[in-house]
Amino acid sequence: MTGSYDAVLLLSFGGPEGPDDVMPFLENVVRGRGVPAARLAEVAEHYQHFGGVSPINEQNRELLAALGKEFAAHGIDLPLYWGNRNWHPLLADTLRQMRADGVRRALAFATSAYSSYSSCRQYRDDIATAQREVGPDAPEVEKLRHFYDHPGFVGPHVDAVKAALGSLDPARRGTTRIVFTAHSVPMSMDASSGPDGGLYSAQLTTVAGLVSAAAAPDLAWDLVWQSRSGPPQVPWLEPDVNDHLRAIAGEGVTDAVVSPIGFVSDHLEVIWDLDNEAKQTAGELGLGFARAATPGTDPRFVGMVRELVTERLYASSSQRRLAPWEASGPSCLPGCCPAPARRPAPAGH
Ligand SMILES: CC1=C(CCC(=O)O)c2cc3nc(cc4[nH]c(cc5[nH]c(cc1n2)c(C)c5CCC(=O)O)c(CCC(=O)O)c4C)C(CCC(=O)O)=C3C
Ligand SMILES: [Fe+2]
Repeated sequence: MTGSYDAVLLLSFGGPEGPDDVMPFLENVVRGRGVPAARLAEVAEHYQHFGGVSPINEQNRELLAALGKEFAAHGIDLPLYWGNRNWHPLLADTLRQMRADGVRRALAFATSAYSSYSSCRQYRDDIATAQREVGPDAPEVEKLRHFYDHPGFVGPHVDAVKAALGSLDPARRGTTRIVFTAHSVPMSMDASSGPDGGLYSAQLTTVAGLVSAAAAPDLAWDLVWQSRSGPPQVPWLEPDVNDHLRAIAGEGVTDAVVSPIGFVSDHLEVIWDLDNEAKQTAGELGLGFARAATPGTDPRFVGMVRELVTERLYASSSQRRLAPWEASGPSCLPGCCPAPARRPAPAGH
C-alpha cells in the first residue's frame, strides 16, 4: 500500500554536460538576478576547467540508482523521476513524461537541505511554473520536509569531518580549526528566510554545532560562506571562506578542516571553490587543509530519503530530527522566504 502518491521526483539544480551547455545553463540560473557578466564569465571558466561538465548530474544519476535499490529493498513500489531547475532534464519535460505515464500525485525530494528562497521556496515556484507550462492535467507535486537536522544528513557530515581530521597531523590538533561552509546568499534573503527571518543561517549554525559536537568537541569551529554571486553593491553573508582562512592563520591556527555542510554532494561549488580556491589560499598561508566529504550516496542519506517518503506515505507522525526545537514543516511555511525582486543585469559589464 503506498497511500495516495504514485511517484517520487528528484528535484535538483541541474548543471551543464558539455562546453556548449555552459553559457545557456548560466543564463537560466541568473535570469533576472542582476549577476554581472564578469562574474558569469568567471564561473563559466570554472565549468570549462572540467570540460564544461558539472558533476552534479552524474551525482543525481547515482542518487537515483541508489534510491531505486533502497525503495525496492523496502517494498516501496513507486517510479522515480528526475527534473532540474536550470538544465536538462528540465522539470517541465519531466512533468510531461509523468503525465504521459499516468502519474497524478508525486512526492518531491529537493537536493537542498535548508530554508531560504534559493534552497526551498524557489523549488516550489519551479514546480508551479512547470505545472503551468504543462497544463491543467499536470501531476500534483508535494515537496518533502526539510532534512537539515536529520541523522541521515548530519551523520555523514560527522564521519567526514572525523576522516578529514584523521588526515591532518595529530601533533597539531590543538591548533586545528573546523571551518563549516555554506553557499552565501544575499543578506536580505537570509533575513527573510523562515517565519521569523534568519532561518537559513540559524539552521546552518544548528548543524555546525551538531557536527562539531559529535566529530570533535575539543575543537573550535566557525561557520563561514562561499561562492558569493550577485552584483557587488548587494550585501551577501560574510566572511568568505578564503578571507576567513587568512584571518585564522593570523590567530595561530595551523590547520583547517573545511566541511561544506551547506551541500548534499560534491558539485562544482565544492570541487572548485573549496578543493581548488580555498585549498590554494590555505597553501599560500602555510595552513594544513583537509576538505570533508558531503553525503553524496552515503547509505544513511539514501535511507533518509526513503524515510522522508514513508513518513508521507503512511502519514507517520514520527520524524527523526536532531533539532526538534526548531520548526521544519513539510515545506516552506506560508509567507516565508519571498522571492527577491527581479533586477536587470547591470549595463556595461
Ligand atoms: C543557497 C544556494 C545553494 C545551496 C542549496 C542548493 O543546493 O540548492 C546553491 C546551490 C548551487 N548553486 C549552483 C550553481 C550556481 N549558483 C549560482 C548563483 C546563486 N546561487 C545562490 C544560492 C544557492 N545556490 C544564489 C542566491 C545565487 C545568485 C543568483 C540567484 O539569485 O539565483 C550560479 C550563477 C553564477 C554565480 O555563481 O555567480 C551558479 C552557476 C549549483 C550547481 C553546481 C554545479 O553545477 O555542480 C548548486 C547545487
Ligand atoms: Fe548557487
